[in-house]
Amino acid sequence: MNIGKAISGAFVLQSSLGRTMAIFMLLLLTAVLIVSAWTLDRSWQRKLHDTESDAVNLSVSQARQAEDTFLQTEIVLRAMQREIPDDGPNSVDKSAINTILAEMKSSLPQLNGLFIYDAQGNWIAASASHVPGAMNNSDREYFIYHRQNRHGGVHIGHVIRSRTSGDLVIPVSLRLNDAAGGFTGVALATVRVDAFRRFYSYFELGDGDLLALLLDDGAALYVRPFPDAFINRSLSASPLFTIQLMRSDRGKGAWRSALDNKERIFGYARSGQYPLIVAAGFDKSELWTEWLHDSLPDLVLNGTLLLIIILIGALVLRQVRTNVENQIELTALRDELTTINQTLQAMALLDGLTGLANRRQFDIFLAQSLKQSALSGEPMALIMLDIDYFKLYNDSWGHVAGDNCLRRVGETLKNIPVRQTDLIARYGGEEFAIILPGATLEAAQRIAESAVEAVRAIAIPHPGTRPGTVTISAGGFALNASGEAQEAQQIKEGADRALYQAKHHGRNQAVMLPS
Ligand SMILES: Nc1nc2c(ncn2[C@@H]2O[C@H](COP(=O)(O)OP(=O)(O)OP(=O)(O)O)[C@@H](O)[C@H]2O)c(=O)[nH]1
Repeated sequence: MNIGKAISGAFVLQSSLGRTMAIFMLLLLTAVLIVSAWTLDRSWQRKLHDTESDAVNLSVSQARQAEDTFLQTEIVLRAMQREIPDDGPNSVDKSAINTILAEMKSSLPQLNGLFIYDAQGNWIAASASHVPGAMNNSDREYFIYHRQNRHGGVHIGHVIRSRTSGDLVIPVSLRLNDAAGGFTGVALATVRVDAFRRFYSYFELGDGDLLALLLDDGAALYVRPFPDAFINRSLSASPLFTIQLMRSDRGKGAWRSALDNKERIFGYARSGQYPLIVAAGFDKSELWTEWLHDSLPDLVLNGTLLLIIILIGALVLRQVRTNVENQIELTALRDELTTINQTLQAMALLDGLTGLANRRQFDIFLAQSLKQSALSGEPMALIMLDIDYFKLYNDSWGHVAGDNCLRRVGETLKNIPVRQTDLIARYGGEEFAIILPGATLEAAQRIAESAVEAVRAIAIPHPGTRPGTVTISAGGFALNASGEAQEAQQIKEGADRALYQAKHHGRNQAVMLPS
């Protein structure tokens, strides 16, 4: 039974029920895993897609906002341009123009200041109440640009620090020409970087999310949430300029930011009117954390489902295992009982000393033989055999020798030639019997004599007999049974009488009595 327990685990999987259950559970588990993974992946892809759309929308709206800001500035610059006479800014009424510039500036909160320079870069007018004297801006990039370029469009330059306020400003400028198109100076409007800083702070963005206003040469005019040190940094090497803007003026994508190497989902838009680009980027790791947080109920639900399946699987397999163990134990128990039964049956029907049929079997067999004789109409015979002077043998050699003698006589009787249907039994004590179904008295006589002869032939020494060896006497009786109840008694008594006669006539012989 212990062996059964040890092998039952393996047997569970080998048994068809155990195998089917294990495969079913495995398939179920795999299916739930696949469905869960697919659902979660879809939800993540949807999140990415929504974020891309948000980024594009944000960048487009901010590009439009930037355009509006610079358009308002350009309108002011054009108005300033109109205030300058053909021969150049040097001939204007400085106090009048200063007032006009101050009024213009006050109408646009994003402006830091408005300025007019002559062809040498000298300050002619400004919106500020205090204009530092003898200032020259001919070193500024926008001034050099307009002196060298004849076109009449607005120029937006890199961020500079204002010489009047000290603030970071974006210079927006126009060239001033005389009637022949010659360079007479520059009209400048400076837009506060703070205007964008404040405006971009209105949006609810994550700490790692980015909103950038860029010039089309890649220079950063302002990038939220980066500090001022990032202003004017060139992003021309980033995928936005090297790949995305080459393909289209607005779009989306994911790449590592050139500013901090963080992966973001970007949307971008180029202004159609000014050399400006706006990019909005959402931090992918923040998105992931947010998505995980949102998907937590789903994850917990899927995890619980998986756990329940594993638990049910384990319980079912355990039940199958218990059943198989029980089956093994029952089979072993049944085999054990069968063996015990067989042993008990043998013990009940066999004589322990000689191994011949015992008295019980003799009685059963005799009754069956009589029934058979009554049915078939054939005769049957019974021979009783008895060892001669066995008391004397025991007295002479002792009971242990007596038992050995009985064993040897029994062995000898087993070997006499009888039919398979005959039964040789130890009747009791030193008496034996042979039941011969279908045998006549003559046939019984032959068998009885061969038994007497066989025992004589083994020549076991015996001090009390005439030949000096163990002999037996045999008495036989035959009848045609009719099914009467007393016929068993009758045939035994007949054989007994014949045996008595054999003893009486000198032993060591067989006597048959007719019925
Ligand atoms: N050793 C041994 N002796 C047994 C056994 N069964 C019976 N005997 C003995 O067999 C003897 C039978 O003796 P009796 O019935 O007087 O007959 P006998 O001495 O054989 O004399 P006759 O039968 O007249 O030849 C008794 O002494 C029994 O004790 C047995 O199983 N073992």
